[in-house]
Amino acid sequence: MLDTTLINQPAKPVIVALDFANAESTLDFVQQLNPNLCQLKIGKELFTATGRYLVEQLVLQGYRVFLDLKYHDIPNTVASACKVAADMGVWMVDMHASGGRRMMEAAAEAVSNCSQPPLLIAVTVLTSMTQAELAETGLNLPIEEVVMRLAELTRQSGLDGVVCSAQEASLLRQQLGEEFLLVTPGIRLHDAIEDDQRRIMAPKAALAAGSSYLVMGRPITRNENPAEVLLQINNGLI
Ligand SMILES: O=C(O)c1cc(=O)[nH]c(=O)n1[C@@H]1O[C@H](COP(=O)(O)O)[C@@H](O)[C@H]1O
Repeated sequence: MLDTTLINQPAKPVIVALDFANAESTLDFVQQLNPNLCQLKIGKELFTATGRYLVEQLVLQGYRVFLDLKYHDIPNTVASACKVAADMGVWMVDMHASGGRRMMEAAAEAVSNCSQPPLLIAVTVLTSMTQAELAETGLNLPIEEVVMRLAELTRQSGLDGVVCSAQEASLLRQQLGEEFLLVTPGIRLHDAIEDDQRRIMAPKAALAAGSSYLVMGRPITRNENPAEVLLQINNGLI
């Protein structure tokens, strides 16, 4: 049953990455949360396992859902996929900015006539990548410069924001203004536990640097008390 009291609440800073293998463990975990604490993200692993069923379940529970499938394909394919995502009632959808201007413009155009268009954002440079790894792909510019170029292209193409590291947030906030969304994964409560992330930052510092939303998976899902961590972030304590 759709909980209509929650729909108009302002979004909270954290988007919890539900990187679980199946619907059962996800729904067990989500029972500890509520839509006033956070938004939720469904990514490649969980979507591959559960498809639209779980997206629709969580939307019905009143959650804003970020469908993180990082589309990267020809314009027509990405535009059509974004339209299907919009029909599922998701709040946010992403693609790779390196798919280029025509791909992003087609996506923006495809959702523009939806009754509730999702926010469209584009990934700049993955937060797991280092300068050396970027160079191995043939991009020999400083990471900040690549992120900045892709973010500017994203804005020009009519999208709502980008995914970047919080380490680039203050530069992007200065250059791209207050309205442009900066969605930042690679958030860590302790520097010592970076896992596979490389460009990391703590929640409070990331928000101070200009992040609009913090994407957090393991620091929340592996915590003994996820709701308490979210409350502390919401209250600006950590
Ligand atoms: O698009 C994303 O959400 C994303 C982009 C990026 O550059 N880095 C990144 O970590 N993510 C996602 O953010 C989440 C981070 O999870 P944790 O490292 O466990 O906090 C994962 O679900 C990633 O797929």
